[in-house]
Amino acid sequence: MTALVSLEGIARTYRSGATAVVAVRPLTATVTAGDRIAITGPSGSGKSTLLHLMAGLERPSAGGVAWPGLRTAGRVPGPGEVGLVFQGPSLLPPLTAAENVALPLVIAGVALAAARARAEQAMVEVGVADIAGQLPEELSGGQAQRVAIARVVAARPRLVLADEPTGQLDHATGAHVLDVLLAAADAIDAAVVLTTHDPAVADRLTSRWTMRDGRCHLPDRPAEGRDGTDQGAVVGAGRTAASKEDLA
Ligand SMILES: Nc1ncnc2c1ncn2[C@@H]1O[C@H](COP(=O)(O)OP(=O)(O)OP(=O)(O)O)[C@@H](O)[C@H]1O
Repeated sequence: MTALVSLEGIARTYRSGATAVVAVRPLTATVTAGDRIAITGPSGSGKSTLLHLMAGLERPSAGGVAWPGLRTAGRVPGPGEVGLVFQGPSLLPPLTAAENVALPLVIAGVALAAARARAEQAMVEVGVADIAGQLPEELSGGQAQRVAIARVVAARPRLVLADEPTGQLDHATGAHVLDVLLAAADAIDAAVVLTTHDPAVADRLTSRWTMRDGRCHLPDRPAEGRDGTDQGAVVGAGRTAASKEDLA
């Protein structure tokens, strides 16, 4: 199966003068269609950096990242190919929820009327149509995250990357937002990779990558995929799925 993201020996070191922080140590791995991956690990272990490398938001200091299964294959993917959900507020304050959902489509060249229609449909699908006219400051944290998910859904990406999407929400609200995110990904047939500290969140995904001091341990993949095709082994790491203790 074609990889949506292919990481070939990628590493990321931040340098400031004589100081170097190794955020991600060399990693070779793939994300393929249908994947539901939780990247877990302690604070500072490199989760966000790895997600940013997958999104093309950061360049690796070594190795290469490619998106062979996406239309943009060699280039950094846009919102129609990779959807991003962040931990904190990501909606533009002067725009209504619906305008926030439509904006990336307009920027991508979709005509205004069509962008509005797609935004409206996405908000219905995600269950936030009733707050379409509200400003971000009028929304709860959970509502704002659901609008951010609608913004992703409207673009219909093949891959959703979410950085601690429930990190600022209470447990019940976070669980609901995760339900919405996973259902939305199912509906648009997108793979999901998210970072989380929360074992309950990680348990909801089918695969767990565990980070410690920049090193990412991958679970062993079965040779046969869900649809019977050979997904190939993931090269470059570790051991089978981590235990909850690894999340401490
Ligand atoms: N822009 C940057 N400049 C310098 N150092 C950075 C930068 N971004 C991250 N780091 C460092 O890289 C390491 C990994 O950071 P990263 O944010 O990826 O970890 P994390 O596991 O996502 O942490 P958290 O769970 O707290 O968000 C940390 O030591 C961090 O201080």
